[in-house]
Amino acid sequence: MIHLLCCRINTTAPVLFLRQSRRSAEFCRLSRSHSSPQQCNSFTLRSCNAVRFFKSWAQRAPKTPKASRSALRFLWAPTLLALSGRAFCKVAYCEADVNNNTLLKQTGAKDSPPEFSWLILWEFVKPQLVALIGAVVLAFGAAILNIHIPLMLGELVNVVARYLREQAGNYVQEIRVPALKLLGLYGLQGLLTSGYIVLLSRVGERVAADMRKTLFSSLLRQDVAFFDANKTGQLVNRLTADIQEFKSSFKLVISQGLRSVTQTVGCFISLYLISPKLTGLTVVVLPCLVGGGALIGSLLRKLSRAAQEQVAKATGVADEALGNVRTVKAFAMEDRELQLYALEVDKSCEMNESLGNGIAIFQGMSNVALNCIVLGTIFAGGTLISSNEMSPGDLMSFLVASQTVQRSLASISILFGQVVRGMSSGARVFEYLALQPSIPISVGGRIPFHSLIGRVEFMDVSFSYPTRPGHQVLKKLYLTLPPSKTVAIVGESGGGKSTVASLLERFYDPNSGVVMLDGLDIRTLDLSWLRGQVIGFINQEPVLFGSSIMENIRFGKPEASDAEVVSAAKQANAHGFVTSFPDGYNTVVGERGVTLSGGQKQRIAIARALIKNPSILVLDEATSALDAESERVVQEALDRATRGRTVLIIAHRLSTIQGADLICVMSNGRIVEAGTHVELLSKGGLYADLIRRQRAEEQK
Ligand SMILES: Nc1ncnc2c1ncn2[C@@H]1O[C@H](COP(=O)(O)OP(=O)(O)OP(=O)(O)O)[C@@H](O)[C@H]1O
Repeated sequence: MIHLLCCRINTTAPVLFLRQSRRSAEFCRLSRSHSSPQQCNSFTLRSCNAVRFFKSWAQRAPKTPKASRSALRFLWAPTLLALSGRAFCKVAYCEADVNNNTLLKQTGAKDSPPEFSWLILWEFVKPQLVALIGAVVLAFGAAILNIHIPLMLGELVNVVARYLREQAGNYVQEIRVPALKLLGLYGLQGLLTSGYIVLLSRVGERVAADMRKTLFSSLLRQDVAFFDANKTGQLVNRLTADIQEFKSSFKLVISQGLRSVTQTVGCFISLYLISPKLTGLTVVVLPCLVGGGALIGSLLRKLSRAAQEQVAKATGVADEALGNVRTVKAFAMEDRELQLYALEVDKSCEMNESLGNGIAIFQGMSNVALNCIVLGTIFAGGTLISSNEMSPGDLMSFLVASQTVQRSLASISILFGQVVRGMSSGARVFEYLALQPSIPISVGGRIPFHSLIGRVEFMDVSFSYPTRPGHQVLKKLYLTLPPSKTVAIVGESGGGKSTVASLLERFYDPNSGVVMLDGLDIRTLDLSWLRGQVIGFINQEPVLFGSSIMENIRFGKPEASDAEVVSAAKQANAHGFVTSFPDGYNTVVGERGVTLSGGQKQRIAIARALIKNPSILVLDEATSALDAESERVVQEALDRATRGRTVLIIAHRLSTIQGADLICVMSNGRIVEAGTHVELLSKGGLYADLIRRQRAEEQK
C-alpha cells in the first residue's frame, strides 16, 4: 500500500510542483520591474529543469532496479522541499526588493534595488577563511555525529530488550560498551559544537567590524549631494541594523543551515536503512506538515516585520520630540507629543499582541501535529514489530532520527526567510561600498608649489542642485574675489548666495563654467588641501562636537599645539570666556555645543577656522543669529581675522558689510550690481533699495 502510494507521488508530485514553479515564474514576471530579471529567470529555469529531471526519472522508475529506485524515492522529497523553499525564498526576495525600491524612491536614491554581490562578500570573508573553513568542518562533524546518535540509541534499546526477553547474561557488561560509546559521542559532539560556535562568532564579528569600517569610510568619502539625497537616519541604519542582520544571517546559515541539511540527508538515509516502509510513510506526512508550518511561519514573519516597523515608527516620534525638546517646550506641546507617541505605541502593542496570539496558536498546533507523528510512528512501528519486521531498538532509532529530520526541516524553512533578509541587508550595505563619489576627496589633485595669492574667479558658472536638476540656481555667473580683499554678496533670500560659497568649497561642481583659484580650475586641485588648508568656512549655525573646547578648536588643525589653540582662541575673542570656565579649555561643550551661548559657539567656530591660517575666509551669515552685544564681540574677532585674507562675506544685515572692498548684489542667480557701499548708494539701484527697506524695518 505504502509502496503504491510512493509510486503515485513519484509521478504526480513533480507535475504539481511544475505548476507551482510556473506560478512562481509568473510572480517573478509580474514583479520583474522591481527585482532582478536575471535572478528570476535563472531560478525559474533551474526549477523547471529540476522538475523535468524528476518527472522523466519518475516515468523511467519502474525500469530501474528495485534497490536504487527505493533509494532515489525518498531523495526527491527533501529536494522537492528544498526547491519549494527556494521558490519561497525567491518570491520573498522579490517582495523585499519591491519594499526596498519604494524606500529608495522616497529618498531620491537610485531607482534599481541594490544587488547582493558574492564577490564583495568574498573580499570580507577572505581574511577569515581559515577560521571559516575550521568552523564549517567542525559544524559538519557535529552534524554527522548527530546522525549516528539515533542508531546508537537503538543499539542500547536492543540490548535492554534482549535482556528483558532472555533474562540471561550480564546486563551491565552488555550495556557498558554501547553506553560508553554513546557518552563519548555526546562529549565529542559537545566539543565540536562549542568549537564551531567560537570560530563562527569570531568570523561573524570580524566580518561585521570590517564591513562597518569600510562602509563608514565609504560614506565619509561621498560628496555633499549624496547627503542631500539620503537621510542620515537611513545611512546610520545601514551601519547598524543592516550589518547586524547580515551578521546574524551569515552565522545562522553557516551553522544551522549546514547542520540541518547534513542532518536531514543523513537521517533520511538512516531512516531508510532502519525501515523503508516506515520511511515511505514519513515521506508522505512530513513535507505536508513542514510545508504548512513554513506557510504559517511566513505569515507570522510578515506580521512580526509589520510590528517591528510600527515600533520603529513610535521610536521615530519619540526621537523627534526629544531631539527638538526645546521647541516642544517653547510651544508647550508636551501633551500633544505624548498623545502622538501613545497612539503609535498602542498600535504597536496591538500588533504585537496579534503576533503573540498567532505564535501561540501556531506552537499549539505544531505540538499536536508533532506528537501525532510520534504516535503514528509508534502505531505503525508496533505493527511492524509484531510481524517481526522491526526490533524495538529500530523503532527507538527511527523515532529519534525522524524527530531530528523534523527539527532540521523546520529550521531549514525558517532559514530561507533569514537568508532573504540577510541578502537584502547585505545588498543594502554593499550598495554604498561600491558607490563612487562624483567629487572624490583625494585622487591625485595638485597642490600648487607657489605660495597662494588668493584670487578667486567664478567664470560663466551655471549650476542646479543634483536633487533639483530642473531649477537653475546660478545662471552664467561671473564674480571675482581679488587677493586680500573683502567681497560681500547681498541680495534677496534664495537668490543663490550660499550656493556660491558651496561651489567655492567644492561641495558641488558647476554644471558649466569654471571656478578658479589663482588661475587654476579648482577641480584640478587636491580637495583635502583646498578644504583643509586654503579655505576657512564660518556659517550662521556653527556645529560643534560634543568634546572639549580644546578638541573642538583643534578640529581645524589636528596637529596644532596647545599654544596654537590658545592663540587662535585669542584672535577669535574666545580666550576670555573660555578661561572663565572652571575647566577652561577642557570644558566639554555637550552635544552640538548645547552648553554654550550662540556668540560663544560662533567664536569657537572662528577659532577653529583661524587655527589653520586659511588664505581664503568664507563667512556665511556669520553674525546674523546673534544679539547686538554678541555681534559686536564676534564682529571684532572677524575684523581681526579677515585682515590679509581674501574674504567672501554673505550677509543679510547690510550694516556689517559696508566697509567691504566690493559689494555684489545678487538676484535670481546673477550679479546684478557691484561696487562699494558709496558707489551703490549713489547709483540708487537694488542695493540702495535694500538699504532703505532695512532701515525702515529697524525703525519700526
Ligand atoms: N541642498 C540643496 N538642494 C536643493 N536645492 C537647494 C539646496 N540648497 C539650496 N537650494 C535651493 O537653491 C536656491 C538658492 O539657495 P541659497 O541657499 O544659495 O540662497 P541664499 O541666497 O543663500 O538664501 P538665504 O539668503 O535665504 O540664505 C534656493 O531656491 C534653495 O531652495
